[in-house]
Amino acid sequence: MATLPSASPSCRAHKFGGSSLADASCIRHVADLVLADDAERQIVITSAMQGTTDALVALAETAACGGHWHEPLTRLRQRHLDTAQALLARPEAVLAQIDRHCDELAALLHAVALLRQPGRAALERIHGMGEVLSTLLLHAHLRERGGDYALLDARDVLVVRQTDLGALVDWDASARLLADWRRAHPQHRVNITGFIARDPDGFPTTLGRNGSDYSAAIFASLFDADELHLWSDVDGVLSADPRIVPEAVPLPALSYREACELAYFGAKVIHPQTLTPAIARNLPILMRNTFNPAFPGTRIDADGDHASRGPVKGLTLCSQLALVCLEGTGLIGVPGTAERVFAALHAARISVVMISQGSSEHSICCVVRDADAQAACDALEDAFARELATAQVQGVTVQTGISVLAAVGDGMAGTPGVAARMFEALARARVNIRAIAQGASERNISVAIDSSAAARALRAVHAAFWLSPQTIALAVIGPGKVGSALLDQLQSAMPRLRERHAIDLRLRALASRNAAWLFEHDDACDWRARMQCPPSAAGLDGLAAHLLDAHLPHAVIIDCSASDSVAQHYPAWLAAGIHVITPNKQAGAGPLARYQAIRTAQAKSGARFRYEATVGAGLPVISTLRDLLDTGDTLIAIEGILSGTLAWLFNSFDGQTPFSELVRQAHALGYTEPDPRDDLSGMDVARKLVILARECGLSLSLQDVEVENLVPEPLREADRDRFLAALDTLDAPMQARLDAARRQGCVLRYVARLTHDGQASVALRALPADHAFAHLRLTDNCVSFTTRRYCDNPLVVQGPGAGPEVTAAGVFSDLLRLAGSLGAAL
Ligand SMILES: NC(=O)C1=CN([C@@H]2O[C@H](COP(=O)(O)OP(=O)(O)OC[C@H]3O[C@@H](n4cnc5c(N)ncnc54)[C@H](O)[C@@H]3O)[C@@H](O)[C@H]2O)C=CC1
Ligand SMILES: N[C@@H](CC=O)C(=O)O
Repeated sequence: MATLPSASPSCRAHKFGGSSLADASCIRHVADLVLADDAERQIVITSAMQGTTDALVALAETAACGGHWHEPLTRLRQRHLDTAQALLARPEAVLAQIDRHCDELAALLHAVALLRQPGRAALERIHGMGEVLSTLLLHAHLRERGGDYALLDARDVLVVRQTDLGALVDWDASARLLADWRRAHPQHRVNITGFIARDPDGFPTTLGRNGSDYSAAIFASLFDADELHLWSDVDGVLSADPRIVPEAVPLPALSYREACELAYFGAKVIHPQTLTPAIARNLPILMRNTFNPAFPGTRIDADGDHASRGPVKGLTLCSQLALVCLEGTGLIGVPGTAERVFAALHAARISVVMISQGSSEHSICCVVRDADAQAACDALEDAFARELATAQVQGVTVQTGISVLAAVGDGMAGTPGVAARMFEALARARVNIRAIAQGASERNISVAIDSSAAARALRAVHAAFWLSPQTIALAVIGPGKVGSALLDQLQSAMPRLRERHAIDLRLRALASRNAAWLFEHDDACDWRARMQCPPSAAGLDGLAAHLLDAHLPHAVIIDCSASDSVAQHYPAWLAAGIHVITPNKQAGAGPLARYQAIRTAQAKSGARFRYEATVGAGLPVISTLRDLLDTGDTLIAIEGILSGTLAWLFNSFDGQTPFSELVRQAHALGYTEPDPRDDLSGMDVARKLVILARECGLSLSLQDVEVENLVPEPLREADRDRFLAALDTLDAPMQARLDAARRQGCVLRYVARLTHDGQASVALRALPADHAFAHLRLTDNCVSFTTRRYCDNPLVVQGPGAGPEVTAAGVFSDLLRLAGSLGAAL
């Protein structure tokens, strides 16, 4: 057995759940674990074999409504007989006992079938038979392996009284009966049936559903154990439901209070009742995995884990709830309203999950189970009938399809900003909060939200508290030169981003001009292989819907096309909360109305639009300008070399190699736009100037820019292939421009200029050989900002301004900045 958390305590209690006792080999494994435990004394409490209690409940229901219970009972009997045969070397005595118990069960079911209205005592006797059988099997097996174990039927000693609050233990009576039993059974090791007990009159009863943990805590207390180990098939308590958050992590330690908060909402962590006897005796509980005993699991004690990373330990999500709201001007300042609300709900036997009331007292709302929603509404309408009739109360409303998400942790108490972080994460994940509750203990913040957003909300908040990485659903449009380079960069960076920065990028879709691919399994990014699969019929709208469907908290579309038709979708995507990142200049420099629609959609939804690579590729041109303006500087002028292609062409053009040949090379190197005329016409540079002008708040459009077009007139409207075939018609005019410049001791550079009053021009200019723009290299862009602060000596951003790799890196930086703003650890 793996090392146990404390060295040889004098008494250790173990409780095994049904999954640990599913069949003979599981029971053998359980025996290995307890026989290897070196505690001086030991008690072992067992649940029924997996599925047995459900089967017994179904048997009783079937018998009560006159159905066929014989066959299912035979199956249940046979399962236990087969397990005994497989488990024991000498099974005869146990087989006989199983038969005896199953005969008793048959007699009880027969009586239930006759009476049709079974009494509670008969039902509880039937429901508790699973523990009797499983404990018998484990006990016999342990004895065969030499363990000196006594067998205790909990119904002989454990006395409980059924109350509204569940089964309450009569500790004195139980301790007396146990002391009598122990005189006859002096062994240091005891097998005990979980879940079952007796009532004060000596009739069999149970501790309620999932009551075996409770009986384990009770017996640990009665036997004065030092530790209670609760064994199941999971690695202790997880930070969230792993079916929704696969990245949920096991928690090493919890305080009793945290465990109570997490236990609530049926997180299947631990039944809250279990904690009552443990808290009373300061008994540590260890939640462990029978099938992974080397893993330490979760320790629950008075201290919890002081050294834990953050204020929030875990999250719970409870669904199938409804929000019931009573609203009325007549409620304001009237004492007793809350009392009447809860008295009415109590009378209707409705449990209230969450309560919220604003300080105006104008409305009071509470969350109840979905199934109770109508009854709750009726009860409140009855209770406030008079006020409704006189319009002092305006109405009782019910909203079904509600979930409650709760963040839990001792560290939340007294820590400012926890609620802010939770609400911010929800806002970023586009989740609307319907109601909020936090008690004065500050250990639990609960929010009621629409169930349709519940999974996204849980993931977003889980990531926001560093319990798991920030998960981002990605779609890349345009896997051309820049898009491919970006996808390769993403693919190789993903593991590092996950491990070092807790960013989990999920490639969910790809689209090229004619096809789209939507992915379901999104944890890897082998995008080339994925594009070999048949494409989907979805268009760009389908692609966006697929991203939003993923229940991942954040969705990003990266548009690496040069297409205006793709840019037309941006306002709708941003309005839907999808972040957009692009090197495509069509949106930034397109029609002003669309640009404004993008800004409006962005402002409304909070989604981000990032486009740093549209100007200067990977250079920080736009962010530099933004920083200048945001810190209060005023623009006087921008002058620059804004085209990597034109920079490279005029840096390389010395008259030796024809200009057309250089254009072909620039195209092959990936510097040009998909159609190199966009560069040669000056339009690409003009677009960049418009983007910069709009960044400064100027309402500039392309037609406002004075543009010198280098493409000869006849080729401007030709199709792209004809243009490329006729490129050498550029050679003579460009050679003439070069010769003329040289005669004046100048060099040729394509220069963009913008002044604060919106004068904008782009043109090929002859500049003196000592001009700063004359000394650039390769594709270098150079942007010079003259501002009120930088007026004598402008601020200059310079460096490579074209090429797939650097552009992709610029886009990638935008993505990382976005992830940072979403809360990733960058
Ligand atoms: N190459 C560079 O150095 C830089 C490029 N950019 C911008 O990056 C973008 C991409 O440039 P490249 O990769 O060089 O071009 P590319 O022609 O190699 O790739 C464009 C991709 O977009 C796809 N596409 C075109 N129309 C589409 C549509 N309607 N729907 C879906 N996909 C569509 C094409 O199939 C292709 O895969 C352009 O907007 C360009 O202005 C920005 C800065 C520098
Ligand atoms: N073709 C463009 C690419 C970057 O926007 C350029 O050459 O600058």
